[in-house]
Amino acid sequence: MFELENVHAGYAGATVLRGVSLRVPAGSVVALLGPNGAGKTTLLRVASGLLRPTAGRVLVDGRDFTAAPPHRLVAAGVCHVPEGRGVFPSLSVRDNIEVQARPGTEAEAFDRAVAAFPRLGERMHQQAGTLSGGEQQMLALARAYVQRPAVVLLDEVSMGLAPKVVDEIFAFLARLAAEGTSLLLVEQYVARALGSADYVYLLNRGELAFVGEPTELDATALAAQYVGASD
Ligand SMILES: Nc1ncnc2c1ncn2[C@@H]1O[C@H](COP(=O)(O)OP(=O)(O)OP(=O)(O)O)[C@@H](O)[C@H]1O
Repeated sequence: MFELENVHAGYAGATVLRGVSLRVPAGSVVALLGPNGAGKTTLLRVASGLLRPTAGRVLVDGRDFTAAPPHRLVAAGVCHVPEGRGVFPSLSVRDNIEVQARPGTEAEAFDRAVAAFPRLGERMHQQAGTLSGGEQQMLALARAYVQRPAVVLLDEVSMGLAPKVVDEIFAFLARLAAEGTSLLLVEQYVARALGSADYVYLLNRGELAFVGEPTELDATALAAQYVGASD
């Protein structure tokens, strides 16, 4: 179980998150939705140890990681796939994957990544920065996947991608969830997120406006939270 408990966080005096509690039970998919500027990325940054909360706690299986640096959260099985993808643009596809692997398991990691996304196997010597947007996103996901994470934090993985590529990525996420990996999914495509999620958290102006199962979420109430959001 991954948990945020009554988290307050922000930047240089500007409070963004105000008392947010969130739980990602083992093996579940949680969608985090909300309009632009609601604080979704900020929440993922707290969850991954990139931003220390001013109050509240970050817990992994009941252990306190509030003050832990990102690598300790990674070691505890929490992987962050940031918005903008987080690949090393000047490294090859193969090197991008292999640097994520535990020493001695590089070849196995590469095989695992290629099994997940065969297209990466065809491009193993290509510099990551020259991949298409969709391929870079696949690489970013593969880099998390090879670490055999318990929880993956995903920030708008479908951003700017063609619908077919988004389908491929969501099919991969469904397989990942079926294998027992928990997902915390920040997603602009509300219907897709709701279709994959066991639980939904709706964030508005740094506070939770709804917590429940997707079927409990009233479409009208949801639309009222979003201004100009599309699906
Ligand atoms: N590094 C930063 N310094 C100062 N303010 C920031 C910083 N990053 C984000 N903010 C502000 O914090 C608020 C929440 O931003 P955040 O990126 O968490 O929202 P979001 O819900 O992910 O939005 P979007 O859907 O547009 O990506 C915004 O008002 C934003 O301008």
